[in-house]
Amino acid sequence: MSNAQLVLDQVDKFYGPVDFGLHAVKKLSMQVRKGEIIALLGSSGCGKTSTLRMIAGFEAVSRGSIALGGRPVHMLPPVKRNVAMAFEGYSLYPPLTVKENMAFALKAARLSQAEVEKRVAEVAKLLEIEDILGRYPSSISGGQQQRASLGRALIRDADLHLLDEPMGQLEPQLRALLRGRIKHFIKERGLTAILVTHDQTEANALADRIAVMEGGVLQQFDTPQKIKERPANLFTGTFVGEPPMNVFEAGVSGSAERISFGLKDGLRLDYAAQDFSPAVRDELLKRERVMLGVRPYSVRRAEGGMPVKVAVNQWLGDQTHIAADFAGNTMVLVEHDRVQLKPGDVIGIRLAPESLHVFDPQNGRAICHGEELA
Ligand SMILES: Nc1ncnc2c1ncn2[C@@H]1O[C@H](COP(=O)(O)OP(=O)(O)OP(=O)(O)O)[C@@H](O)[C@H]1O
Repeated sequence: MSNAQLVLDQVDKFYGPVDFGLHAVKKLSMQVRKGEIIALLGSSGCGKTSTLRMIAGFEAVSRGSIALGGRPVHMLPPVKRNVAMAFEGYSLYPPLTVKENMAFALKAARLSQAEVEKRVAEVAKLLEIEDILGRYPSSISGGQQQRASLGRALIRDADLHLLDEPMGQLEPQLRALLRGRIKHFIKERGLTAILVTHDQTEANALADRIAVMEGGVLQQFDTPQKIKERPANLFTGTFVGEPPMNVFEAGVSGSAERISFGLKDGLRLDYAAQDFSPAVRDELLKRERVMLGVRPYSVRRAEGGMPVKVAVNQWLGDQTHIAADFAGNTMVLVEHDRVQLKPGDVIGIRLAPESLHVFDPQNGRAICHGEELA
């Protein structure tokens, strides 16, 4: 028996005939605990919205099952699922004011007038929409409609809150402010929430765990920290993290004392064998070729390091991004200070063994992260 609040078991979504139509979500299994905030993160078309709509009941599940609070819900219509939603296209009721829209579900649940007033005031303050409570949806901006719709979802008691790009139309300052407040609101009430987003910063800031999807397949379901430090595969490694992880193909060779990675242009990364655990060493030496990944903020400049030629040096106001030609590709480094370098300058870099992520070139799966096996 699972004590999870939400269980997706081998869920498939086909648009069109099962097994022949467009396979948008593939054998998706995941469990969400009560009180957790989950972000579904992935590029456009990866199946995030289809997943959310199946949980909400707006799309039929082609195969598999969904259980919420211990009861199977995938055959139930949306109104029977006790799910609160803020969806694009799931718009506010036009004949009702913003306040009436927010209060609607509370009144239906027969909450007292005093309680309704209290909750509306609280959520309106949280989302900075107190001044438009008396307005109708057609007379407010897209960003205000989005906040009103988010308010209508957050105000409700429900077994699950589903938020589809809930802040997509808001400007960055407001987004950043609301992110913190919404997280606090959800956590304080112990709500369970799933949020769909393209935005890594939003996923990292809001979510306890992130489900990374690509091509309809769940790539990794883990805490933001684990996803960053221990990406399960090349996709997650390069998709999550800004700027993206540097990746290079390498040949592996070694002995009892040394491990070497041969890169393009005759470059060689040479390490003492004891820089890696025996298990990692064994795993690496079994292979001829690997993909090496290193995060831009883990690349160190070092005198006497491997020489690379600077191609671009950009100061972004709070950090420097340096792009350098390396092994037939580009190596990006991040430094926190402003760096005086110009294109053509040669610098030395060092890739510490603990900063290396090694992946299988065939299936993309992680082999090891630094000293530890994946
Ligand atoms: N109603 C539909 N009929 C047919 N195909 C659809 C339908 N809705 C989505 N798809 C397809 O299913 C796949 C997954 O779409 P989905 O909307 O779930 O992705 P997404 O990750 O939410 O993308 P986005 O971030 O762009 O909204 C895409 O190839 C999309 O074109």
